[in-house]
Amino acid sequence: MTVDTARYAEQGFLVIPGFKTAAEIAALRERALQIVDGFDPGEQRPVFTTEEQQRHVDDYFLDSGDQVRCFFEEEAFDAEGRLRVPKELAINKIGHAMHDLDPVFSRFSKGPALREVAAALGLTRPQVWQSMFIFKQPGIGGEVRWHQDASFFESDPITVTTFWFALEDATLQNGCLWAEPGGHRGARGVLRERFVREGRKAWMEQVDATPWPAADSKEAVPLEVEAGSLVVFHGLLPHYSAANRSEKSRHAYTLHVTDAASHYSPRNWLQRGAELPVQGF
Ligand SMILES: O=C(O)CCC(=O)C(=O)O
Ligand SMILES: [Fe+2]
Repeated sequence: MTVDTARYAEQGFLVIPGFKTAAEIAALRERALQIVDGFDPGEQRPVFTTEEQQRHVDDYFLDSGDQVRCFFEEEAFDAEGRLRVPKELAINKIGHAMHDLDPVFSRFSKGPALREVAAALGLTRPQVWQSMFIFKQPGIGGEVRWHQDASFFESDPITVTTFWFALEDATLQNGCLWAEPGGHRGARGVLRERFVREGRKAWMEQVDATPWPAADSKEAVPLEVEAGSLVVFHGLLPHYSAANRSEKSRHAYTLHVTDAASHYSPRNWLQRGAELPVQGF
């Protein structure tokens, strides 16, 4: 494998086709569906009518850093709060510690090939904070607005790097990633916002008013990639994905990784305790 580090430095991202085999992908997708199958929604419903219900939803998210939890698509519910589609077509994502807690996910998330990419990009002691299985469901897969992953995984210096695996072909139709080439450096490579947590509360803090790329502007490019591709990108790279209005899902899996040599902010929402220390590849 060749990792084009000069291109990465210039663009802020790299696409490595054929990084995962069809068999590896099939195993991960099958395991994800088993997790969804075993998921009992119970009280975890995004019904925004009372503060008490909202608090349940917030706690469910805030306590998910060392758990395996399912989160719904916002558009999965009707006005009465009932599911409009079967559960397996209603989940937005599974997060956030499958890479440490689930053997199938763990196998996919570690190994020499990932270590090689990480080392080439300067992550000498990688720390994998979070895993997400993203469904981008047919018809209702939600938009992910423009953001930088360093807003969620800040460190000094910023080292967070995203490993995004296409588990299905990602196209303009089913809501592929978009990125701003070079947007991680120079005048535009500034942290815009910071998601901070204090106790049971978390919120987005504005840091810098530099605008995101305008919709359909030349600054942004779609990353249409085939299943099996790895897209790896810099924590300051602005990226986005549109809602999926097509009949095809767009399954992807993503890992967020920092270097242990950088100081991980104690204000980040996701912290790991001694019960489940953060691990590498
Ligand atoms: O898959 C997507 O649509 C967005 C994922 C993302 O923002 C991330 O993995 O950091
Ligand atoms: Fe992101």
